Amino acid sequence: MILEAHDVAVTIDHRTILHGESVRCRHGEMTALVGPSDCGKTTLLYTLGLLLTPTGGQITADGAVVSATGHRARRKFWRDHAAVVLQEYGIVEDESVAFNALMRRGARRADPRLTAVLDKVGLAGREKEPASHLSGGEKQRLALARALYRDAHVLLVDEPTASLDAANRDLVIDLLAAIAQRGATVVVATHDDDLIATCDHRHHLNASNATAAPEGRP
Ligand SMILES: Nc1ncnc2c1ncn2[C@@H]1O[C@H](COP(=O)(O)OP(=O)(O)OP(=O)(O)O)[C@@H](O)[C@H]1O
Repeated sequence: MILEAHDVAVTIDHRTILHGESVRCRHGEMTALVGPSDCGKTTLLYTLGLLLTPTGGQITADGAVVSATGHRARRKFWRDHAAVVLQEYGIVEDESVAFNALMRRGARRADPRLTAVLDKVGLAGREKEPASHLSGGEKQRLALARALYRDAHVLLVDEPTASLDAANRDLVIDLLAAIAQRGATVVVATHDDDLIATCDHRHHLNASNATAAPEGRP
């Protein structure tokens, strides 16, 4: 899927967070949203993920406008494309590793796909463990296991390598690259130079977003 922002603006509480952002995120590629703190990387990621409605411009998926659709159409979009937006990993702490990977209970005793996916992210054999027992790096990998299991067409990730050690960072970067190579549209908001270097495409946000004056003021 080609997910695009066309001249997108976002204003929240009379404050302009984004103005005139356009980016094309292609399938089979990993796109980095890059720029200084507060320039709106997360805001653009959430807008691409239809979690925020742009106040100007539009979001299209394979050329069709998706940002102007209602709640039901958005849910259908996410279901059809198995898209995943990872916000703070989205881990349900009280539930097991298997639940978090599948996002449902009642996994069959032997699910070879789940086993293979957990093996890929270094969590093999830990299906029954509560997610609360995992470290930050393991939770991040578990969140990616969910995307791998769902065979997500679209994966939007905020700061996927923040606060990880070098080994975990490399693993997460390799996983994201592998998901993109498999044909998914992967978008990351990041400050990580190594991750940025791995991306196929870099979108630099308007630095002026970081200091944009409140709407209506000079
Ligand atoms: N829901 C909201 N309500 C009010 N202000 C918001 C909201 N979401 C974001 N902002 C503001 O928008 C600006 C951009 O935030 P955003 O998190 O998108 O930046 P960022 O580039 O991802 O920053 P960082 O690199 O530090 O994570 C910030 O000043 C933030 O306070």
